[in-house]
Amino acid sequence: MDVIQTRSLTKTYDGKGGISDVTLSIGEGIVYGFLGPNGSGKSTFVRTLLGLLQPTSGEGFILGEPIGTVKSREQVGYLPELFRYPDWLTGRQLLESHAELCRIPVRQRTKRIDEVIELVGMTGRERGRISGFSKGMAQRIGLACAILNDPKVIFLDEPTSALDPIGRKDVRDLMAYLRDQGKTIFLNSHLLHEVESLCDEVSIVHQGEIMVQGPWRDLMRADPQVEIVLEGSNAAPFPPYVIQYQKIKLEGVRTRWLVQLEDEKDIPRIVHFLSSKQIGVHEVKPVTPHLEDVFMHWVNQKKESAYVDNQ
Ligand SMILES: Nc1ncnc2c1ncn2[C@@H]1O[C@H](COP(=O)(O)OP(=O)(O)OP(=O)(O)O)[C@@H](O)[C@H]1O
Repeated sequence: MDVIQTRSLTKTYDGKGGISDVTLSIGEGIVYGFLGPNGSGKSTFVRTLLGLLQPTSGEGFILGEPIGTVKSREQVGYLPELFRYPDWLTGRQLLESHAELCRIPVRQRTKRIDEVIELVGMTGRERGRISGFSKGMAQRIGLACAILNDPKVIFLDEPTSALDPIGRKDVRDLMAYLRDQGKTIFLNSHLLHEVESLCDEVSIVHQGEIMVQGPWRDLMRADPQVEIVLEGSNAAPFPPYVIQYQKIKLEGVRTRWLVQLEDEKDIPRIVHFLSSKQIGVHEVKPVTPHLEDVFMHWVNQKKESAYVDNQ
């Protein structure tokens, strides 16, 4: 069964902003990245899935239960982007109050609280007051609250944005651990480079619309690029199936080029073509694109199609 499923789910604010027409299916035990710049509709989507906002149209299900119902909410954990906990409580007291809200049986509470405190790396610091916590410590306690009821689905809205590099790595490790436990993690982020190593599947959102979605490995294959080192400093006679090329630098009697192809299959073809023109090929190195590149690729495609539509 899909863990999260939506059909044309839309939430706008008086017809503006928000997110429109999202159809997706998310399976078990993966990290799903919902990625896009600020204001692209990520938080609106998560809040709609959690039943905190009423959909404008469309429908959604969490583990088969319609969104907004108690049954669907019982199965989720949520770390909001901007959260404020009562800062006179200690970290431990906050977790105790959450345990009560989640109706964790009294006999199991201490053990479960100890477990999550350890998981988020707060052991020994949980008796301090939240008012004295750094942003990173507050984020860790927030994460502990989100996973306290051992949810099957965990929504994390920009979980690493307040953290230093060590904290970010800890959160990434925690997400990997939770995924290994079979949890599904729905992760909102605008920090593309932060999450690309972690996400199994992604949706890339821009201005309230999904531009592209799918397994991260498949999206990376869009417009493969290669670096090619060729003999000579003159403009190379690249074949017509090269979409773009650009001189990166002169390396003695050779030149390093960045070449964009339509298809990975064109890599051997281009080497063969250059050799047939008597041009020495000294190095061919596929360039692994980053999520940032994939994101820009789809944003540009969308801008181009909007331009054509407006003509
Ligand atoms: N309560 C609201 N009333 C009116 N418009 C809103 C409201 N909340 C969000 N919006 C608008 O909806 C759009 C999407 O906002 P949203 O906060 O969902 O984006 P986001 O991708 O989560 O952004 P960020 O990364 O900054 O949190 C924005 O244009 C925003 O101005």
